[in-house]
Amino acid sequence: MIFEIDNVELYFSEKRILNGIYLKAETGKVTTLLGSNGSGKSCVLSIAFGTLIAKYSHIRLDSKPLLKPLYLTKAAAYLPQHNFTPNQAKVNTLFTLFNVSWRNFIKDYPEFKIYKNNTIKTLSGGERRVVEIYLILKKKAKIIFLDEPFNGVAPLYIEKIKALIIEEKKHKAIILTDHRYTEVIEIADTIYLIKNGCSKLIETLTELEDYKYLSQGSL
Ligand SMILES: Nc1ncnc2c1ncn2[C@@H]1O[C@H](COP(=O)(O)OP(=O)(O)OP(=O)(O)O)[C@@H](O)[C@H]1O
Repeated sequence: MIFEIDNVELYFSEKRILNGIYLKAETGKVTTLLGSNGSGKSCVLSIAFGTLIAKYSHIRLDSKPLLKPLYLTKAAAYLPQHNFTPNQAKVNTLFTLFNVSWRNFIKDYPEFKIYKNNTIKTLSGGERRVVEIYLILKKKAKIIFLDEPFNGVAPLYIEKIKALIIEEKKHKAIILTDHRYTEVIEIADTIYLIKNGCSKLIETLTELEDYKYLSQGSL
């Protein structure tokens, strides 16, 4: 599947946030969005998923215009920046609801076995994030949006999540944004930088310094 979004114009009150976005993601690839705080990365993901309505936006799936919000098609899953699981939901119930195998999860994350009958709010912030990322990545959806998946997650889990992303991209298009740029760069097949409301396709990493997303010599 090929997902494309372009002609995005987004305003909040009179303030123009986005005005020249083009982004293409496809099955087998991890497409990443970098940009400074407030540059509009989360807004792009929300517009793409259909939960934020822009003044203009144009989405195509396999070159065909999408005429309804993507989330209604069930083709996509979305990990927001903040917790999306209800506090009182039991961990094993969430796996049932998402149609994701608990057994496979605890094979890879055996330390979570003790939480099976706990409510999700009793896990630490990072543990809860790991469960949420896993549920979204494993969901039967063709397009996966991940907004800051590495935030608050310990290094060993970041490694596991990166491995899971690489595994899942074989049959999914994955679009992610995160400030951990070294992790992002490592798994990215395509990098876009959002600057001044526009997306720029990054072809050589030093452009990240040239566009002043990173300071000179960071790479
Ligand atoms: N509901 C809203 N009302 C008004 N302004 C908003 C709203 N949501 C976002 N914005 C503004 O839009 C801009 C882009 O926000 P967005 O959250 O997309 O940035 P971001 O690149 O994801 O930032 P960060 O890396 O800090 O998470 C910011 O200036 C923000 O203040």
